[in-house]
Amino acid sequence: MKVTQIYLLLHLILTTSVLVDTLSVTGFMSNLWKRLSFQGSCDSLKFNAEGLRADLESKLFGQHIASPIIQKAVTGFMNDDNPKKPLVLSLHGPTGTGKNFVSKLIADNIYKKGMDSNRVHVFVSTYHFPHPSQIDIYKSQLQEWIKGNVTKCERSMFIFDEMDQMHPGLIDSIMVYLGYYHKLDGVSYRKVIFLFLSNAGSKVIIETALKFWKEGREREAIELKDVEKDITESVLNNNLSGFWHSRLIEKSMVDFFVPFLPLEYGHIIKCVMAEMKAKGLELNQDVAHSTANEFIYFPTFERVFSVKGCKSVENRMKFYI
Ligand SMILES: Nc1ncnc2c1ncn2[C@@H]1O[C@H](COP(=O)(O)OP(=O)(O)OP(=O)(O)O)[C@@H](O)[C@H]1O
Repeated sequence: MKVTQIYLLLHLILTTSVLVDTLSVTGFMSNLWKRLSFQGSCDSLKFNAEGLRADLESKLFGQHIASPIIQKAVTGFMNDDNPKKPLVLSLHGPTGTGKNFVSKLIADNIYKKGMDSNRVHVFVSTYHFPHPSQIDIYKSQLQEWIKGNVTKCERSMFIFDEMDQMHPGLIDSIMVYLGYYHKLDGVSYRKVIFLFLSNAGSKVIIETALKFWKEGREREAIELKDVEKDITESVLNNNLSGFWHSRLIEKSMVDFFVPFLPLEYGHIIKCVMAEMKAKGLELNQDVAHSTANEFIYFPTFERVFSVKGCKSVENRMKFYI
């Protein structure tokens, strides 16, 4: 069967909602139909500004630039009953530095059910490689998905993970919802939060962190202005990035580009301790050090920054408990 035929067949099946629950392999589209068909009311909101501040301060390690930006941006937005545009945050940084984790902290402090709320929607770009002949179908499905969910619950949150891998056509189809429109086709998107997560710009962020370290300067001396311009430039100049082709950045639809710095040995220790606490285990510094030592760091000799941040702490820790 040709690829085009497979796509057409998939589309046909997907429009038959009876079969939707069996189609986990087609993630987004089945999710789309499930989401659009959820019955009943929107899950409750419980915005907790103090909770968000405390979580960012105590649970997110090593992100002194990201933490206050996210706290102020989300708090200001949630306390505004009449925002002029949706809140659009683009989180950038190397793997395992807390971009998904922070999305969870935001959801936990806005929605009673956190990430399980029917107001929270996740789109993982790498799961969706539309065939060129199907791009228009995907675009309208994506738009329907956003529109349907926002029509049901206006205080919704959309998380687009691996944004740098997203098809530029799909990015453009989201763009329309990010601007200063009062209403589009009868629907207001002004109370929606869009989070874009990506590794785009990581090189610049890592180079800056390395530069400060080599110069013997404190990590905390790195400021947003040291990386912000370079992040947007590197994202725009990267041929492989979906951002590059889209007009998302040019049109200033993104409210904040939020850098996530590479994590150091001390942060990995904190991640292990947090994991022990979450599992109800007795806190054990020896286990934390043994686990942190297992990680790969760069530069190779000095071992300053963890290559994978705090990723797989949980699995590695198991060897020592
Ligand atoms: N800065 C951090 N503070 C506390 N915990 C962290 C931090 N970074 C990562 N973690 C821990 O590591 C896990 C993996 O991190 P996370 O999924 O947030 O990485 P990411 O930045 O989204 O990576 P990727 O770019 O690969 O998607 C988190 O669930 C969390 O437990």
